[in-house]
Amino acid sequence: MSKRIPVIAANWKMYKTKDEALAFIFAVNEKVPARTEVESIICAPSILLNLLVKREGENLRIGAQNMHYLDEGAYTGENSPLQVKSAGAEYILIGHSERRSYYNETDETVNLKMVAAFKHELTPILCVGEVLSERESGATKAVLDQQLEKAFLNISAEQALNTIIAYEPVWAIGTGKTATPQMANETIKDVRAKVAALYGNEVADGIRILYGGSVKPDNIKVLLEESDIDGALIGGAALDPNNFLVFTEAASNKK
Ligand SMILES: O=C[C@H](O)COP(=O)(O)O
Repeated sequence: MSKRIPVIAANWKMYKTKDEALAFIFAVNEKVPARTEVESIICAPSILLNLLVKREGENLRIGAQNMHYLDEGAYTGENSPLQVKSAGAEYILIGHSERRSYYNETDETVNLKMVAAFKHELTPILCVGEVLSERESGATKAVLDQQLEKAFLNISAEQALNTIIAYEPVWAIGTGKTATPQMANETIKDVRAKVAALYGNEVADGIRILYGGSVKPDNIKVLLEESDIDGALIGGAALDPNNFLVFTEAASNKK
């Protein structure tokens, strides 16, 4: 199996002012592990992207949380992939469950955004996950398979390998309910198997798949001990720079 570089991605959601963002970045810039050991990413509100890109240290990476799939147009309040790219962001969250549930993001728009991301050389962090009723009715695998099939339409094997997938059970986001490490690992193995079915074993072995949903400093290590969990996408707990450093340090120790 190929060695996969772990990823820690903070999703700031709609938190932090300019001053708070600067204080965070100055607190972590010099302390995050080398980029060859861990990919340490902050997905920030669009209005803060340029500010952060100008101050990111060499081991920190900046991503956006959403974008339109068109290059430009009369879409008040939206940001285009061109704008995200020209702000200096390298990553783009696509299909986060909050976008799917509050802003009518569909599997189809997720796919259009995947295609747009690669067109503009942005690395997608593709979010997939099931809601509680789907987990309880045993539909998790079918739900994830469908999300993955549709997201990867018209995406080449090389592009798929350069995608980061975040498996986030919706019932675990911001609720304090974490999937057990074993449950998360088993589901991520299913996600990897679906990638293998779509693109073959080489892509499935190389693609990074993260867990997200109530990750905290006290559960990151056990999650990362699991074979198929390559890192984490973290909301609330990663707003604190000290926590962010705990997460990146834990990832740098992943075997
Ligand atoms: O993008 C991050 C996820 O929504 C997880 O958020 P959380 O760590 O606050 O549960």
